[in-house]
Amino acid sequence: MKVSVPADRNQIQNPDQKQSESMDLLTSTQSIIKDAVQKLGFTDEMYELLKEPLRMITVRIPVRMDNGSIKIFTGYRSQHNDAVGPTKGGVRFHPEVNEAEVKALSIWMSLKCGITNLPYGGGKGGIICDPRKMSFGELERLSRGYVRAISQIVGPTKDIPAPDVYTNSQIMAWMMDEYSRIREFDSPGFITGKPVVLGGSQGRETATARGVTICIEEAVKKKGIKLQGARIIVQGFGNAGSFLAKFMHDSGAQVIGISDAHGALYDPEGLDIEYLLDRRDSFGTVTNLFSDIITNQELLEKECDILVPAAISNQITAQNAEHIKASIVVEAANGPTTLEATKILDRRGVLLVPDILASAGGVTVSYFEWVQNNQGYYWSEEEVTTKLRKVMVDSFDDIYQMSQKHQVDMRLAAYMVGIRKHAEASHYRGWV
Ligand SMILES: NC(=O)C1=CN([C@@H]2O[C@H](COP(=O)(O)OP(=O)(O)OC[C@H]3O[C@@H](n4cnc5c(N)ncnc54)[C@H](O)[C@@H]3O)[C@@H](O)[C@H]2O)C=CC1
Ligand SMILES: O=C(O)CCC(=O)C(=O)O
Repeated sequence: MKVSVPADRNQIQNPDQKQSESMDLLTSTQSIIKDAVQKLGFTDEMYELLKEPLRMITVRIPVRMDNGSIKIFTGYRSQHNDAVGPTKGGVRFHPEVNEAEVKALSIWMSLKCGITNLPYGGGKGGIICDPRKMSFGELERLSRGYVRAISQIVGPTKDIPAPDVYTNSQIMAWMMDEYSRIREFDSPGFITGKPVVLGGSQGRETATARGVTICIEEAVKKKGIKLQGARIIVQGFGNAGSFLAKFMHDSGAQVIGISDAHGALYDPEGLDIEYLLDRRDSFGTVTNLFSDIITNQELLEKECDILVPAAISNQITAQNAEHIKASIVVEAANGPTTLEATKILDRRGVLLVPDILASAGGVTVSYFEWVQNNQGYYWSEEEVTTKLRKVMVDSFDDIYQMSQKHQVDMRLAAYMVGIRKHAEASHYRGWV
């Protein structure tokens, strides 16, 4: 992991817009949940239960920095609904993490687990920090401190964390080690996305991108486009975006644009993906090596067949949705398209594969990892990929059919498919 990236290289673009829209993530999620619950015929009480997480903990984590000072970090863990089973979801390290965002992300995790029929509710965590400006030692102390702070409410049968933005298998390893020390027994099933030698699953590293790839394969069939030769733009070159660019390149599609927090690269003739993969750093930054870059916003509006936002939230908004040229948008990131932009894209006939479906490959293989940890028997990558494909294809079909049957956009259809299991389980438990 590289740790000493100069601050100005990684500045977040358009921070004002993101900050104000980020507060809307929860509100817009709640409004879609309301529609979905009503369309499924559940009561208003059910909406009241599901519109907010059951639990949200804020923790303060003291960390000794390398210069000897103590810095106090703020972290969160949100558990949306545990009627179906333990909650599950990643931990994000990012300077713009906030309470509303973590809550929304935990609700989306419930929806993803509902869509893919995993025995989990949704959870999510985050720490306000910039790991790009922290040393290896500081990151380890922060990761361990977070686990100590949340240890009472997490565990293999309670709430199982995983990687998300700017966290990786090394951070999962430190967290698993800390939890195992606290509990005084080895607990690989406490967390997923671990290194394979510590009980990680084959195929987890590439799972999110694989799931997105399967959704793209299904989406092009619906639109009558050939993947071979299709022009693809991918925003974000981290875990999700970089492996996706590779899979698309390997399938014969033409990756004509990629980006990271620093900027974007665009070449209508196709980019040298192998070279870019080789040169990207551990935070998914590569455009800093080039001088002829454009902005992320410019990239999103370039001519292409398939656009994949795979970075952060609120990227396709009412401001740019009319200018998106792609006929298919597949959301690898969580929350990249606002509610208003979703409506604009739908009106324009763009097929939008929503985040809670497209990015569900990660949690699906995390589930496989947890199952393998629980049984102590490990699967080959081929087995994992075959199982993942079935889950993703079935989930895509369920949502596509729901959208056709109810004449609603794919996002609302995905919410309907995703929320149903949690509503039914909450009802059977006698909560509502
Ligand atoms: N890693 C996983 O298993 C899953 C990730 N996701 C979602 O996918 C998205 C990307 O996550 P990862 O690839 O894991 O993160 P990552 O930390 O590996 O990579 C993040 C990428 O986004 C870029 N980025 C950061 N800020 C940006 C900005 N302001 N503008 C443009 N690009 C920016 C970074 O430079 C980097 O290329 C997130 O929304 C995450 O929640 C969703 C499901 C699972
Ligand atoms: O792998 C997991 O458990 C969760 C991944 C995640 O955080 C997400 O899908 O947003």
